Amino acid sequence: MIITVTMNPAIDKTVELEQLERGSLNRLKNVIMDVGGKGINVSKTIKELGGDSIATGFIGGSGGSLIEKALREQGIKFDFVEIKNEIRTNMKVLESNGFVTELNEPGPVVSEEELEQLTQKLISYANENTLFIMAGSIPNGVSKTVYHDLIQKVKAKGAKVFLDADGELFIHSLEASPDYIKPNRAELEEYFHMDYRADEKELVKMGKQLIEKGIRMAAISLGQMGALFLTADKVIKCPGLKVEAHSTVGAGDAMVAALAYGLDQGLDLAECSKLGLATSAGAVTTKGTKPPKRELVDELMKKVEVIEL
Ligand SMILES: Nc1ncnc2c1ncn2[C@@H]1O[C@H](COP(=O)(O)OP(=O)(O)O)[C@@H](O)[C@H]1O
Ligand SMILES: O=P(O)(O)OC[C@H]1O[C@](O)(COP(=O)(O)O)[C@@H](O)[C@@H]1O
Repeated sequence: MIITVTMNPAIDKTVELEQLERGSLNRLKNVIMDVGGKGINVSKTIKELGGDSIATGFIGGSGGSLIEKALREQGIKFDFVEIKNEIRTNMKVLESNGFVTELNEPGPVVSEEELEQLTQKLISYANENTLFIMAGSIPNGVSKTVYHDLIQKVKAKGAKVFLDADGELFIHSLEASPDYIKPNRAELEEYFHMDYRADEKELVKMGKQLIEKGIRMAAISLGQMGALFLTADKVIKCPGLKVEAHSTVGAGDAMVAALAYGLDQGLDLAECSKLGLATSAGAVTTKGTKPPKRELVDELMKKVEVIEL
């Protein structure tokens, strides 16, 4: 069973306008609302691919009720810890030239008791057949070592963990050896303190260094350039697909979802890579943070090139 963990869920508000003028009145052309946060997006995409997951994490206030309503309507199972405070709204500003400016709120304050409730919930789900997706930022009042601590606890019960986090969260979590990771180029370069754009050889070298830390599979996503997928004995490159882009927000989550679904189904690295690339490219064609339809993913999969390096 796949369990997604969203510690900092959000209502994603995508606003469209011609061009953003800083310091002026901007009138919007269109507004789209989606329920989001990384783990929740992963659950939405897994459902669209034909799989099942349980969405967990924190939920609170009227935004929380909206998320539960949307998940119920989409037939996605959920089991959140209800917190006292209201969850956040994240603004995605989409300009007609394709520029996306993301304004993500920090999130509510979560108490120690609420965190303990979530910890116990995750431990109760953990066994050899569980794959946890721990994804996204964490709310206020929670330590940056939280994923590290949770990974250790659920791995002790035989579960596997797919981690998608950045900055300090990523650094601490790696010390607990998550099984699967999906850093994007910027996250990887930041982790390795690179102050210039790494070339393919350097990206592969950095990916291999992460694998040596005990990670089973590392996907390095490169935006429109595609992605690299590494295990201890294979490196695969999939060049990006040319698609009509509407919003790149949610593309990373779509890749995580497809990889997790593929791994859970026992697909090999090449098949997982193909599914990951097609699903993420499909996500770019949808408005807001909606997942792509399975039929589109199947069409795109025919176009994915798998190159062994
Ligand atoms: N403009 C684009 N055109 C085609 N595919 C894209 C585009 N942007 C992202 N993707 C796909 O989505 C994946 C994840 O995007 P990326 O921007 O690297 O991740 P994140 O959203 O986590 O920063 C990429 O590896 C690629 O397959
Ligand atoms: O928890 P964070 O890091 O603020 O990210 C949350 C945001 O990321 C998203 O999940 C999209 O992420 P990706 O573009 O990386 O797929 C949004 O839906 C959400 O607003």
